[in-house]
Amino acid sequence: MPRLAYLGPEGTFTEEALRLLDPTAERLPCATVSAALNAARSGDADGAVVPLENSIEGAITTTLDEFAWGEPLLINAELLLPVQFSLLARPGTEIPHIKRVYTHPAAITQCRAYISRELPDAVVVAAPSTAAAAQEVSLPGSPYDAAIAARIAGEHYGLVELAGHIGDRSDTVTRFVKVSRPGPLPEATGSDRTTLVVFLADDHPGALLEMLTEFSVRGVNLTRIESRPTGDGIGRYFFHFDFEGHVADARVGEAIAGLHRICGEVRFLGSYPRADGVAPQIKRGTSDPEFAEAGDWLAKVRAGQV
Ligand SMILES: O=C(O)C(=O)Cc1ccccc1
Repeated sequence: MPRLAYLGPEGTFTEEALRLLDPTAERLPCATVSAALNAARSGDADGAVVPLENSIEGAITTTLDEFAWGEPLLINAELLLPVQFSLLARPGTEIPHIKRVYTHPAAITQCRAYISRELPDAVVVAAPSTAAAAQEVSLPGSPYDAAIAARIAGEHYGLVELAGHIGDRSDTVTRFVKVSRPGPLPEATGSDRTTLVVFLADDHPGALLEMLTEFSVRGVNLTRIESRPTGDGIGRYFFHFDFEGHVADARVGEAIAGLHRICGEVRFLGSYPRADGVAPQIKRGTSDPEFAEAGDWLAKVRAGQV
């Protein structure tokens, strides 16, 4: 039974994602995304489950930066989780009396309209996770009047639900990934995604276009691209890419080998089955048999046989 670290405590959305990704895993709650990833790196856990992006606010930058700068980890699974937020408080609390609200920053951005409409005078404070907020609010002397978290977190920490479904949109989805220390990759399924971090060798006109060309000419469809600051000054960025396909696919392998040739550093973050099961549309000339046939043809040309 694998032991998986996650952003805890009990009752986070990440825990829900972990249970869906691996119902039999032993769960190790951690206070932060970084602590969960460090548990996987050190061997305290066999892997970790962390949020990567959501459909409203985009990337969870702590996760992206950990993947880029921390000891290498490989993504081996992803999950898309619809999330619903509730306003939770100690029994007896009434909404007009709520002055301080505690929750995770991702919940703040996803419940903006509700907060400004129903809690216009409340101060909203960032918590390490939604469940950490619920746990804190449950303490009798807590400086916070309410938490925004999953309904189940309220049940777990003895809070009452003052309002449910308070997200600005009812169809918000968060994408979670499961990572482990580098090792054998999941096999290609025909519906896979690959994630990379790329650092430029040097800044020059067309550097981004050159990277994109490596994908474009091999018919590889991107599903996410982010630029993140390197920390070396304004205007210095590195890039995250998600794209369709598995590194075992010829077009994907050729594209990332091309990036390796022209960029400063390419960090491979994994090839893993897509949560939505969508298969890529393969452009003419970019299938594995077509790459193999072209390789055979080139070998004959080099051998003077054509
Ligand atoms: O704090 C949590 O419960 C998390 O798992 C992070 C998070 C917060 C808000 C939406 C999705 C994930």
